[in-house]
Amino acid sequence: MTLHLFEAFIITAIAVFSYSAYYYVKYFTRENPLPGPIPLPFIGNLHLFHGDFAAKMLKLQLKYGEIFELYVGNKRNIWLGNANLVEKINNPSTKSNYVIRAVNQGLDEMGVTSKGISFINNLEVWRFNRNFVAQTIMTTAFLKHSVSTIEETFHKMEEFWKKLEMQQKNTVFEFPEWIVRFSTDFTIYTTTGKPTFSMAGYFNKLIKTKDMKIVYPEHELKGTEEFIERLRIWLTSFNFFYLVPPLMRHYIPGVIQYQKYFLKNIDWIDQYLRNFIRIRHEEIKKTPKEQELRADILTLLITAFTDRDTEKIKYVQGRNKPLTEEEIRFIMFEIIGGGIDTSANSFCFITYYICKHPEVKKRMIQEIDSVFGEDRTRKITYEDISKLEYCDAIAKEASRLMPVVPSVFRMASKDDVVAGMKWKAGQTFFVHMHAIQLNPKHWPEPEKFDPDRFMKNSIKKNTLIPFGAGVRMCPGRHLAEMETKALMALVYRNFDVSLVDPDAPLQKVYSLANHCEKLQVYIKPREFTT
Ligand code: HEM
Repeated sequence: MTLHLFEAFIITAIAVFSYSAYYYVKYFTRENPLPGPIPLPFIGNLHLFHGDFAAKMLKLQLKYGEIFELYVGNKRNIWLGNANLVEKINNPSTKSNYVIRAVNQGLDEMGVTSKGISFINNLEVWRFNRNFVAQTIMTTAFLKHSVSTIEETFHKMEEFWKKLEMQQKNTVFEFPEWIVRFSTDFTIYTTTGKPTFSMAGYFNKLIKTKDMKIVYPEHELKGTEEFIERLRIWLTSFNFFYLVPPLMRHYIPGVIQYQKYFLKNIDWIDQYLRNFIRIRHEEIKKTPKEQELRADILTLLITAFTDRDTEKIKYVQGRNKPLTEEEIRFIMFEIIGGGIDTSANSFCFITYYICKHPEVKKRMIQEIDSVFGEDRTRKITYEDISKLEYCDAIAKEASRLMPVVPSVFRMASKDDVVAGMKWKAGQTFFVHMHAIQLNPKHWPEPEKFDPDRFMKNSIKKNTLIPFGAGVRMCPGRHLAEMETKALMALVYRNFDVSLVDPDAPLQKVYSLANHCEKLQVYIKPREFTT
């Protein structure tokens, strides 16, 4: 028995040694050797990925220069931190070699490469789904309509803020907690036409006076609260599936448990979305044909190619049968999942920079007041928002310094030349937006927060790309930009927001997106002289 064990040990040791020798021979003779941390056999550079992955990548880019390499298992990824290097990858032509993001077993197991939009590899399905989303959320009619939903959602939040400030003077508000709930209630309502109560649920937790608590169906409150939590777990699980090699996920105790937990989380989200679809299906069935249906995204998805389809959406690829429940669910998840955390975190980062720069804040408030005048209650319009040029510059500058999505990856579908080197089809490139946006070759004094950069000068191609670029550029960008500026106007028209600790650094973590971890503020109704 002992002998068998010893033999097994020797065989394993020889196998590991031979594989390692082979691994390093391949590594040291690779084509286009680039600077980067030396990888380890089996895991590549995985041991470097603990903590804030995005912050680490930014450090590596600074250390190794504008182009460096990093290994995930034995797969080499090339990171690009200069706008000129990403020209081909960001080519907007549909004939681009960089339409596919990644071929990755972990993402297959997560179920995102065959359905939906963001990570799908089936280009025909991607085109159909993306086109569907583009024809809804990117239209001016939709954006105009969303302005009033943003305003209604804001008024609810405003009421909660005022009540909390009344309960206790100088209340400390956990800003990210509020804004992610604002974004959740807004996005789910816009997508499904159903109100959710995540702001109300959070308010109920904070308000002490019993009869001031908001009465809503308890299961609804719990459902949305849990959904926010589950969505965050989903974002974290993405890195797990993408980065951790299948061997480890399937066979190493402890890691297997994580995988199971993450897969269960996906099931929970599926079930949550299924419920919305089921209920809306029933409602549509019960609505008489002559009665017009609500025009939320879910309704458009359910009624597409049915006799209830009243929208003039131009469908692609000769599609003529209704979408399946699974198709609807995945498109819905793209909008809800893609929209909530990104927009919320972006607004928190903007707030941080505004509060840190009183001169910027003052000028922004002057602009908001000049557009809305003395009447603080007048409804805001889409046209008002397009006049907020300085607010737009602030949002751009905040997203330059702290992009919510710091990098995106794409895979070459054909052999190609990038950065003056020949690469084989299948090579993965990371467009490192954060590094590009801090590159001193593109931006003088890159660390300085200066919205005026965008008031005076035109921006050089690919130097500011918080929504990505090229064929897979974010289809939610117009909605996100409009939501941001509308919220800036609504918040600062009515409130003075200031940091509890003006010296605190920006606290963020990374899980697929940069996430504002903590931002404590005072929110006081503005005092007006008139
Ligand atoms: C501040 C808010 C947002 C930021 C910073 C952001 C950023 C991004 C980025 C960087 C990409 C990848 C683009 C590329 O590969 O070049 C992306 C893709 C995407 N975003 Fe957004 N996004 C935001 C809001 C939204 C919203 C509100 C929605 C939906 C309503 C949305 C839906 C999507 C979808 C579906 C994709 C995948 C596109 C594809 O692969 O074809 N995003 N977003």
